[in-house]
Amino acid sequence: ASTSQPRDDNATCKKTTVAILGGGMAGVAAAQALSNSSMHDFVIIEYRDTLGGRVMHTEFGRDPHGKPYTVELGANWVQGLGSPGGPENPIWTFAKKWVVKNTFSNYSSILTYNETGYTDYSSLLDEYSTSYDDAAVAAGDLLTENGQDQTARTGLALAGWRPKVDDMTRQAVEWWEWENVSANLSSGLKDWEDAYSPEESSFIYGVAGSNLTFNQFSDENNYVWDQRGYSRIIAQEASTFLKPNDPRVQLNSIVTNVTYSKDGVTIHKQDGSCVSAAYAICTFSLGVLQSDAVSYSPPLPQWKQTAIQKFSMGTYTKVFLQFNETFWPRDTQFFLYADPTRRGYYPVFQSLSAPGFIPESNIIFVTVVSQESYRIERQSDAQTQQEVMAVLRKMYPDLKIPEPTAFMYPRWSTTPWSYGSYSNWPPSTTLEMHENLRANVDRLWFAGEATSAQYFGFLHGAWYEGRDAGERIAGLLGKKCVIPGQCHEREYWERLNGSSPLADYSVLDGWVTNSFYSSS
Ligand SMILES: Cc1cc2nc3c(=O)[nH]c(=O)nc-3n(C[C@H](O)[C@H](O)[C@H](O)COP(=O)(O)OP(=O)(O)OC[C@H]3O[C@@H](n4cnc5c(N)ncnc54)[C@H](O)[C@@H]3O)c2cc1C
Repeated sequence: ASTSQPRDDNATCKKTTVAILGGGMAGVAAAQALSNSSMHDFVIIEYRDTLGGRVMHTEFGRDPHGKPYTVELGANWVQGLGSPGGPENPIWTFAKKWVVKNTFSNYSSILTYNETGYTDYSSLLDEYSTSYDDAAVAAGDLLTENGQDQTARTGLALAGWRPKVDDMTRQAVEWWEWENVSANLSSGLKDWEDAYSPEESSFIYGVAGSNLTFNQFSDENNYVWDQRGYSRIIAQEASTFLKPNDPRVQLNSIVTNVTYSKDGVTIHKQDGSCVSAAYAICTFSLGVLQSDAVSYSPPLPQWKQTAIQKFSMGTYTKVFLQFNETFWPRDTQFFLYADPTRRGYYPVFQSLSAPGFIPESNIIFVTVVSQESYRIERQSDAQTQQEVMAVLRKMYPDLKIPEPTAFMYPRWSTTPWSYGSYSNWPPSTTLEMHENLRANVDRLWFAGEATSAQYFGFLHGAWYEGRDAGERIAGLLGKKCVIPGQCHEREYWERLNGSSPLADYSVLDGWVTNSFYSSS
């Protein structure tokens, strides 16, 4: 059929039916969906030297035998597992299937500190939770009644959570709850690692995103500390349908231009080679889409560019330290620090020496996000180490804390195949805006964490989106349509409308002076 014919504008390009751009969770899920539909003519074009994308680990420190530990730079938790009889998070299914070592993150195992040392302000955690419960109900009403979205800050304030800007313990609690472990519904703490403050987050979709993952699956978050790396689930899943060194996987391949039309897509790589395909599935992160790293010919339409620039790419940074000994309480998982002047200044430490993790490791890591991430990315490791050590010495004023034996953190916002950590929905978002992020442009499709309306920011979001794109394209190529009625192009909105029509700009509405004439 003509639909399956590759565009033949460049006779030298390698031909394939489906080109998958990027070999992270979404790319592998798309390839697997194609394989399952007996569509084996695809290639995966991947920047890195391995599959996995933002599920990425590195060696760090030394174990008692001198062997380095493995720590995760990107995705680290399985978020929302599943309950008996209920739906199960596919990532949890993979974690069990491939026997990846992990431990329940107990968010109640937390001690609170300020610049004078241990100070118990843990009751504020409950105070926040009570307000959050009310806020969540209000956000649900806004969603179901098509109300105007607002900032999560407004939503929390209306529910009674109004921390003063100089109330640094409440600021620390809020950081922990919203930026890190947001959303405490009645059944317990839930995590959706926002990487953005309540001012920068959509109220409706911030709450909905949390509910969708943690009410549907379960409210548990399990931390993966497997020494083979979390990416094992992706590599092993890929091995079920790819051969070792499968020629369809092109590693170390940097896409620089995507030329698309209604007939096909040609992908140009930095090394001068090209791939010509009937369809392409672009799984680049929102950060990559927002950058100029890849050019599109013709330029992406205005509605698509608007959607890409509308959403935000957050940065979430784990700073790892290893010591000669575990000087912090061994039985506790989390340590919250309220800096006297700066919100989000090295606010949450997590111990890998805690029971069930890697007790002999003497590793602790501290997380920063957003502007603090950008700040420490711009300075030297030595400078950052000095800052973190000063904080630890304030938290434990009675101890003589030595310098760490190992220190390391990634710089996600400048990583050229990611440009940030994961996406977030800013205030005043609508579902229509997101449909435009998800929609295909001619034969160029989009899939990944950011295109998931329900699970953006999560590994399972990437997996569902990759699978969906693969299944739909298989259907368009004449294979059996796995999702009946859905094997068609995705819809988009050429124009997004606000709620203030021109006629409202009148004296009656408080708009006295005509602002619609020009000064010339
Ligand atoms: C610090 C951090 C912490 C996180 N924590 C969690 C967590 O605890 N739990 C959770 O569920 N999720 C977490 N996430 C999110 C999770 O990692 C992502 O949602 C998921 O991995 C995204 O998969 P993807 O396939 O959509 O994108 P990616 O993994 O980014 O895959 C896209 C691929 O495209 C490739 N690519 C990019 N540009 C080019 C180019 N020009 N040419 C060729 N290839 C290119 C990239 O190399 C990459 O492999 C975290 C992410 C980060 C960064």
